[in-house]
Amino acid sequence: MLLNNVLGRTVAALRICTNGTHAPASRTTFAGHYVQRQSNRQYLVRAFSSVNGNMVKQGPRPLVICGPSGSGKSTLLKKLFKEFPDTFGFSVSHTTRKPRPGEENGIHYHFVSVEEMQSAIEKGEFIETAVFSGNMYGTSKKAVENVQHQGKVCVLDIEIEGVKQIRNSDRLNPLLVFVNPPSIGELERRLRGRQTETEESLQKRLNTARSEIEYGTSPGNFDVVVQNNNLKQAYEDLRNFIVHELETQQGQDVFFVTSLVSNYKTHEV
Ligand SMILES: Nc1ncnc2c1ncn2[C@@H]1O[C@H](COP(=O)(O)OP(=O)(O)OP(=O)(O)O)[C@@H](O)[C@H]1O
Ligand SMILES: Nc1nc2c(ncn2[C@@H]2O[C@H](COP(=O)(O)O)[C@@H](O)[C@H]2O)c(=O)[nH]1
Repeated sequence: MLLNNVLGRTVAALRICTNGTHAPASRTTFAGHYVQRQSNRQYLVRAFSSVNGNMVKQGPRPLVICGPSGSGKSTLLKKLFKEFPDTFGFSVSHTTRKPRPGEENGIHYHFVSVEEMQSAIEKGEFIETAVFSGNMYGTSKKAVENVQHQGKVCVLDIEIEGVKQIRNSDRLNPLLVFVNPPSIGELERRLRGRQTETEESLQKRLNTARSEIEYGTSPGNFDVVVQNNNLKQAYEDLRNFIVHELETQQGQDVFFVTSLVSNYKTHEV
């Protein structure tokens, strides 16, 4: 049912030519479009429109995922990337913290020195930056562009101060997801269980968690709060929210990603 609806709307919205270009079937509001054929079933659309005389990209809205350290953001995102590898791309942040065992430079983070980070900030390379648990973190413009140039939905895993900076700017216009832990006690149990933090780092993260939860669960600050008590349920809630939002954007012809459809077929039919 869902598959048919989605495909039906795609066919109506786009006429895709075999040489990789296309003409919009019914919409003329975009100054230019192009379609990239990625595989037999997957087409990614990037559209550009003119707003106030400037060319701005009308791509899929990025997804920002936020929540206290240990609330389960990375765990949920891992599942999302596994299920939809062609649809979502991770914005690789910069950080001055040391890599954990298994973390790779350029994949999990760009691990840099404080001097390198400060120099990049001065050069205006970041969309947002924050200090968290004694370390610097930041989303570079390049990190987001790298994902967007692949035609994927850009996913940012960032803390609250970064979210506030993005909210206060007209950059990105992301969907905002807050991952809420069951309780501070359970958060501590999960963080300790992860065995990545020193006692000092753990205490800093727990101290910050209370205010993060207060902000994150206050009405209007996020588009959705995903309650991560049970991982399976939390992932289903996150996935449902995202799929609904992408379908809504697709309905508005902001963009379209058929790889979601492919994945639905694989996973749900
Ligand atoms: N619903 C859950 N039930 C039990 N354990 C969970 C659940 N969700 C995540 N965890 C575990 O909690 C720990 C913290 O999760 P995760 O690393 O995903 O948190 P995070 O929000 O990404 O933290 P950080 O911001 O520090 O990167 C991990 O060991 C993970 O396996
Ligand atoms: N404001 C930003 N916050 C970021 C960024 N990258 C990660 N983070 C957040 O930092 C904490 C700690 O992460 P950890 O990997 O050290 O456990 C966590 O809340 C992340 O969401 C960023 O670029 N900007």
